Amino acid sequence: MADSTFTLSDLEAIVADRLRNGDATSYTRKLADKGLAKAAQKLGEEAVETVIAAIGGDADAVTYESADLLYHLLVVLALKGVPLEDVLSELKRRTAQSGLQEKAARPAD
Ligand SMILES: N=c1c2ncn([C@@H]3O[C@H](COP(=O)(O)OP(=O)(O)OP(=O)(O)O)[C@@H](O)[C@H]3O)c2ncn1[C@@H]1O[C@H](COP(=O)(O)O)[C@@H](O)[C@H]1O
Repeated sequence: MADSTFTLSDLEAIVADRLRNGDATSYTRKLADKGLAKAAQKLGEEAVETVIAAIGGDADAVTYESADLLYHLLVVLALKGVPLEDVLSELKRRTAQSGLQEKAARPAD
């Protein structure tokens, strides 16, 4: 049964604390010390592992890889100085329209 009292915002706060106060026992601190590019690379690896789990794995594998993915996304957001709240606000803004309407309104590449 999921712990509905634990949110991504709680994990964001833990990550922020480790970035400020983490010592050699902290994976977050060690990853941050390797730089943003390394953290972003790890995020990409976790995304690929989630895709592989989605295609060939069971629900437990998807759950496990998704947890790795979300944690690494929060680390990258923190290193970029982007609050999770900004991402949630963008998602909330998009609820006013369908995904296809949102896609049509995007600026051209
Ligand atoms: N949710 C996570 C979390 N998910 C995944 N990971 C770590 O992410 C790493 C991913 O595994 P990989 O095998 O791909 O990477 P690796 O071989 O360890 O690392 P590289 O050598 O490839 O850089 C593992 O070391 C995991 O432990 C996490 N590390 C930390 N957290 C959370 O962050 C909190 C703070 O952690 P610390 O910073 O370690 O105190 C923890 O209490 C957790 O809540």
